[in-house]
Amino acid sequence: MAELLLWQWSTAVQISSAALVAIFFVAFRRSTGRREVVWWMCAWLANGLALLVTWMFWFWQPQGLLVPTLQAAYTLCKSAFVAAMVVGAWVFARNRVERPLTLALVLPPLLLTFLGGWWVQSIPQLGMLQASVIALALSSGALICWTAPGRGLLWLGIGFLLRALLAAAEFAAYAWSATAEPGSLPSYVGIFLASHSSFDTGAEWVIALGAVLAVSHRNHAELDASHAELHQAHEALKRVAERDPLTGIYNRRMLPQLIERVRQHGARLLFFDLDDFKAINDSLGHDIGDACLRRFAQALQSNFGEATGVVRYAGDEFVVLLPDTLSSDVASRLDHLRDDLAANDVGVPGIGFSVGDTPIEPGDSPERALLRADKLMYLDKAERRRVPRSATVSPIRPPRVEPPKAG
Ligand SMILES: Nc1nc2c(ncn2[C@@H]2O[C@H](COP(=O)(O)OP(=O)(O)OP(=O)(O)O)[C@@H](O)[C@H]2O)c(=O)[nH]1
Repeated sequence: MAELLLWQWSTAVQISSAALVAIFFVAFRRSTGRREVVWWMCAWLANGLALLVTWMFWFWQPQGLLVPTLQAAYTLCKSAFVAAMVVGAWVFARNRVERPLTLALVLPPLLLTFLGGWWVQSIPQLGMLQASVIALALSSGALICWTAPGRGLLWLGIGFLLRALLAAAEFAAYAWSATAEPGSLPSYVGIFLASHSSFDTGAEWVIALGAVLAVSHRNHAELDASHAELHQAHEALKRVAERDPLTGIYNRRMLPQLIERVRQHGARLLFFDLDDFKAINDSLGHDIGDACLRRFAQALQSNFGEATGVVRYAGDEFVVLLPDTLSSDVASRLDHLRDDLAANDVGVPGIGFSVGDTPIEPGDSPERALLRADKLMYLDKAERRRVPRSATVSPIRPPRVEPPKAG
């Protein structure tokens, strides 16, 4: 009598727990919107259905043909539960659905357990059939989880293994009770059989927890990946917005921001324009013209390396913003720059330039400072025009073309 009460109590625990988990999974599927969760949602609905059949056994006390019908329905639902749990883990681990293979794996065992449920003659036989299906299916489920890449399915695998071990113990207990002489079955076996549903409930909660953790792990991984992608896209966009594609230095759009940055502590603005650049383009071609622009930008960067900004303003015009702390030796830096650029470089002719140098006054607008520096640059250019170019810069000559090597 006490055993019957225990059996009814633990089965009631499992029924209410399975119903709650089934409701939870329906809500979980809706809130996450993940397709992979559909298998687990169906699994818990099937589990709920299996336990509903148990209720019918209690209240209905079926007779005749209804007995094998309900037995077969129970084994079918219970096997559908473990099959859907395992297939869900498999689909989740591989991140895709291989439908024909899934059906080939699931349908034959379902059919067999349905027929087996129809055929068995006693509760111990029914228990052995069901326990063996659960133990086999869930231990292979645990293997699937633990061999999946990453550790996202670790807890689901633990839940599967716990439930599989319980099923193996239930199989042994049912086998013992089926073969034991009347009255010789140890009482703890009877108590275990009466209460195993409560243990099953605990293991099933671990399975449910494992499924939730798997989804949350995957959501995190996907969020991280999309965050990294966004960060890369943001960096690329920032580069396009801030940098000049030919030389890699800041473009004109950044100038107001850079001026704003340096002017609080006082700074100078140097406006550069290449001399006779059009002639380089016209005589040597635009590729060499481009190489000259790159060479000039590099020379500015290496000569004014500490400067807050080296900017390509337009065509062959460049701006350097130099904090006051570094501007004491502007003249010697400019001389050094001229020396650097005067000689031919590999395939690139010597480059001359004019420059306007002006302090950025407090309260100066960027436009006013630029205008002043531009005017000073033109004065410098006019001055330099009076000096023959060949006196300061190597004559423009086409780059030397190496003869092809023999062989
Ligand atoms: N190769 C190349 N040429 C460019 C680029 N942007 C502008 N230019 C050329 O740069 C030249 C600028 O010429 P200007 O500044 O008008 O004249 P300049 O020959 O330098 O003469 P001065 O400034 O008076 O010394 C034009 O021929 C433009 O076509 C570019 O990205 N690449």
